[in-house]
Amino acid sequence: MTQTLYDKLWTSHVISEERDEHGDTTALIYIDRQMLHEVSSPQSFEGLRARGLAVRRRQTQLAVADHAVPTRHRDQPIADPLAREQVALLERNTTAAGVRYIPLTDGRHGIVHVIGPEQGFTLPGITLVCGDSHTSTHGAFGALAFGIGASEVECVLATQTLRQRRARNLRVRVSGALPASVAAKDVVLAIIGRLGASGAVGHTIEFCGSTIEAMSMAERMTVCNMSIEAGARSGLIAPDDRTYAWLEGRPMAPRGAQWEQALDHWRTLHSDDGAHFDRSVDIDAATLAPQVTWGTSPDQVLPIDGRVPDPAQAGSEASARKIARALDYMGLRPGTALQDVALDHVFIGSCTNSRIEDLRAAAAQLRGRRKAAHVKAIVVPGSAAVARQAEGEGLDKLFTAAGFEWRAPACSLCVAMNDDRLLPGERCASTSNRNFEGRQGVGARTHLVSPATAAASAIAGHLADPRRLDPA
Ligand SMILES: CC(C)[C@H](C(=O)O)[C@@H](O)C(=O)O
Ligand code: SF4
Repeated sequence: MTQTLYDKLWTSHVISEERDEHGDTTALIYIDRQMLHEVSSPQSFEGLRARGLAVRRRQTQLAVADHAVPTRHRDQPIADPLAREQVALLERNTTAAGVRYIPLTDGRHGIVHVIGPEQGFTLPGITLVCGDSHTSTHGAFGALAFGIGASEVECVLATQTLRQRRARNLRVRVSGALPASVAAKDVVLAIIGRLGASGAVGHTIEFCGSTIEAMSMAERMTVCNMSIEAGARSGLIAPDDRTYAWLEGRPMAPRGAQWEQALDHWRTLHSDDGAHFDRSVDIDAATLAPQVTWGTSPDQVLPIDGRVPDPAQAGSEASARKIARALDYMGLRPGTALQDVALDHVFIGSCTNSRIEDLRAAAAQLRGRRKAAHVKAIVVPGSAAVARQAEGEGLDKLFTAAGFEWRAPACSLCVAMNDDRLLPGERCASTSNRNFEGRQGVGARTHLVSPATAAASAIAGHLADPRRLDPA
């Protein structure tokens, strides 16, 4: 029987399965690995203690604090008492449970979804969970990876299993060469625009096609990262030689004979010819332009040369109301050219776009230029390893010469759970993944863009097309 990649990952982890009266399949599945962070794990450890349970397989867990972590003064204790306690609690909980914890001062520290792959903790063919919706990122390696809730985190700690409903298969095939200055972020924003924010609910997306195959691992992670913004809990890309080359020699990746054995298995991880997909979407890469969101949901997105939509021209009353509400929050008038929208902030960072390739793409726009005087711009590398690499390449100097602040790794302005946040009404071009109301601070306005578009916009002082900047 032919199988999709998702089918293979699912069936190889099923312990027991049952079908309900609607024909849906629910199974108890085995979870190979779990990542933990300070926001979604306190309740789970508390639950374990209340039940008198121990962690079942400690070596399959990896913990790091990232959300509440400040991006400045990292040589000092965290000033905010709440954040300090959140981080300290994760350290206490993991130490007491005997779970690996990466401290803030460790050279391997960083955003959970950046360091998992970096350390080779993320591997093809495994099930990987975390109490965090952007766990879909790890699907870029051909892992079945998805976000779970705090009670499920507790269940995995105690039992190494989860009860899950089997998803349907959605294939998103992107084909052809990408035009210049069109990035993986633009590809995934365009896909979300096409599918809608809940278009992929109940599905696992497999991204495939020549455009995806040509992408670096960093680009593939950007794409899978945002699967959840189309409503899919997991996004997948079949592993290939690029995946294996990227993983080989990583600290937690298998070695020697085990590596060879793993490779043999990993090479079977692809959708078979003729495998059944419940839905398919095809996208021609040549038609894509740099994208920017104008609203308060990631599917409210348009090419950068577009104009703010007019509710009066919406297809339905419900859609008109939705657009009007988003425009009201965003402080935008219908018909305004997106490139006339002035900015207060630019944020380059988050688990979507904070890897070395992202920083290089932003830096390429900045070389020899300076940000607009009224714009405050920060760069937050995704991990200490990314920061070291960037500093080795002189990118930190390039960013600071362009007027950006070079910060220490954390989630930062992606979610404003640390002390980086915008003021009400302030507007930001951001390389993160969510533009929800209040995401970057109460009343703050977020436009999601690629690193190149963010850098071009910092220079221009308004949303700008990275294709327009002449090379310096
Ligand atoms: C805080 C955490 C649970 C949350 C998530 O689930 O994704 C955050 O990482 C986010 O990006 O919104
Ligand atoms: S960087 Fe943003 S999206 Fe990623 S885990 Fe942190 S808060 Fe969530």
